[in-house]
Amino acid sequence: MGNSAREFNFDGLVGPSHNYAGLSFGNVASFSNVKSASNPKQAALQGLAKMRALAARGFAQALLPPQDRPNFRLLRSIGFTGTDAQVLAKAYQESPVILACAWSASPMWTANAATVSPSADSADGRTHFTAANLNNKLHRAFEHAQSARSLRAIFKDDKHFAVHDALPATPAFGDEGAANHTRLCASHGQQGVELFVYGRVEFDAAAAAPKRYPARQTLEASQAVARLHGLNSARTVYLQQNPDVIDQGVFHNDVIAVGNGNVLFYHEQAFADEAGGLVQLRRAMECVGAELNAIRVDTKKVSVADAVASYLFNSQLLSKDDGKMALVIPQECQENGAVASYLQELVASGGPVDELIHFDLRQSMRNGGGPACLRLRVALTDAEAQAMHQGVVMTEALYHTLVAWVEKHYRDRLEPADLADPALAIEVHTALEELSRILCLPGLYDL
Ligand SMILES: NCCC[C@H](NC(=O)CCC(=O)O)C(=O)O
Repeated sequence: MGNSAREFNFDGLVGPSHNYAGLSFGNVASFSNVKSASNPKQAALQGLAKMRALAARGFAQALLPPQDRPNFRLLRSIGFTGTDAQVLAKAYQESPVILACAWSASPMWTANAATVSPSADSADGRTHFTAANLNNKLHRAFEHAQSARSLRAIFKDDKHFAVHDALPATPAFGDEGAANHTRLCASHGQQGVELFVYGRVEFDAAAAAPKRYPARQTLEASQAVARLHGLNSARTVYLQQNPDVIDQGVFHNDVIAVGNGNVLFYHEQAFADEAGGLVQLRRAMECVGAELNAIRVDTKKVSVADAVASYLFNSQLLSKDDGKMALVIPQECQENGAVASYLQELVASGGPVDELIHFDLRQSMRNGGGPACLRLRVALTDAEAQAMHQGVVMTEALYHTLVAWVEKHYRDRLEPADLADPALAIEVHTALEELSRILCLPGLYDL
């Protein structure tokens, strides 16, 4: 396999209906900001500012488009009838929460769009994607159709890429995509170890599981994705997430651990069996000629509550040209005393992480989505990077075009009652039609 590869980060462009509906039981931020007013314009601009800054630093940066909302098909399938305006009015009257599901801009968190295995890891030498079914939450369970469609539009060339449909949408196969998947390697172009972290096991009644909040990812789903991608079992590791931290608001593994290169940055309480997990990871890493560098954060330095509040681990760990790594963090990390002092210690330690890059992502954070939630990692060789659609690659020019597009089409305030406004649906359609032209993806949406 070619060794020269770069990791592209595909950030989700925040859609025009970004709002706070409290739809994610088990996600503390989503629950605590329910029904507060959102600012979709600011949310999109915050996300674009992150993409632009990282692209300007030389990191490979692209985007995934927002999805069409509201989902009228969902609303009609559950008995709301009439014109679009009547459907919205009836849904608002009878079930405002289901109406909010139909409007959710949750596809912005592209770490949940799919699981990705680079060509160096797969049996057929192609990059594999499996759209995540996200079946634990109604508002996310219908994302996968457009996610697969968008990925196929961008990664069309089947000589290089394979995009798989989501797993069967049933609790046994609960799949949340790359948020529960990390790849460890010596360098992005070489064979790596794929680490899948699951929350529960469907067909083992004796397996531990959280008691208060749902475990969204099953072992069975992770294994199915590994099979679809043709991964080698010696280089694939499955670890159980600690059920106690799920019960403290760690609804995805990327809220408590992040990996890049040979580094695994994780909280002491992240895994059900930390020591056993590290043994498995080190053994698998030997198969790819790499040595694991585990950076463990102790509870006495950063509690699980601080990790959840600050999103310290929902950071992007990015390789720099000088061999060091930068940690991309939300500004909440600077505002949390324990986390801020831990981070000073980390960059001064002489270890692999020597730089912090922070962003204001407050709009997304209020729904429980930090820097890592907002991006899907796709390691690509030069040939693969050339074979993908180029219109989604972030450039200074695209940034400015998209800022103007956001300024033109997005509202700066959305409240629950606005979701009954038929004008908003027309605004979203108009915006997305224009976006598909900007990105040169004419068949992107089924509008
Ligand atoms: N990876 C971060 C995902 C955050 C996402 N939040 C939400 O869907 C909140 C939506 C709302 O409450 O309006 C989730 O929990 O899956």
